[in-house]
Amino acid sequence: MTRLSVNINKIATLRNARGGNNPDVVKVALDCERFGAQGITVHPRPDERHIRYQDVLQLKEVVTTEFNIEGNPDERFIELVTRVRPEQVTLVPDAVDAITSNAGWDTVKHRMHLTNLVNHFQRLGIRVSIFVDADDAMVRGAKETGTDRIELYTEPYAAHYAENREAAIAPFVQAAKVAQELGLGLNAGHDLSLENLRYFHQNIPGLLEVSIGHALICDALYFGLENTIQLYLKELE
Ligand SMILES: CC(=O)[C@@H](O)[C@H](O)COP(=O)(O)O
Ligand SMILES: NCC(=O)COP(=O)(O)O
Repeated sequence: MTRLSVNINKIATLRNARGGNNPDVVKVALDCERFGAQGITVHPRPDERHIRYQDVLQLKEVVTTEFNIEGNPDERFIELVTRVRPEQVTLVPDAVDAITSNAGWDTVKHRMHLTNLVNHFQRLGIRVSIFVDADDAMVRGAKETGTDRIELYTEPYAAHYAENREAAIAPFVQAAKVAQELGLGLNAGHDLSLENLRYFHQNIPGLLEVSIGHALICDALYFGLENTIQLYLKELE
């Protein structure tokens, strides 16, 4: 079974545009769960342009499905995750000025750093996932860190889906097979959408979780949040 974790960053972006509490990210998280989402993902960034560190503390009190905190493991992020103890932390190598995540880790170059982080979070009982490109060497490098899972960075798949979906998915199938051989759990995310999700799900062996934000929240403008979550869940059947 592949779980759907809804990334609610974009709800916070909308809220922050006016400075009040509309929409209320805590209420939206609870509604996502009520509408069938099997997890809630947040990706706090140092400038707090969408999800704020305070939101993460409040969400922890109410989220009853899997809570997944993604982000660049700088000092403040490590402190936050250590305090909140979500079910899963996803380590993402974001540049400080990145508009959004745009690459996976070089797990060979950063092996020691990642290994220390994995040990730290696992000791607290937090499942660790490492964000990687669909590249055999990076998947193998991730295994060396002791991580529980990897999250495949799916933007290249999404970007090339329309022109040639077989070619677009090929490196992801290969990376998923390597992860399976190595006994690594497999998540995926970035730019997954109603257009490209079903094909990804049908072709990727052992896909445990997808985290989806941008496209899902955009679709909710047209279909409503409840219908949209149902539509995404149908793609994962
Ligand atoms: C790791 C990943 O692919 C997503 O979490 C994405 O980076 C969301 O972050 P933004 O909402 O800031 O784009
Ligand atoms: N890990 C990916 C994620 O949480 C959402 O990415 P996107 O759907 O906003 O591109």
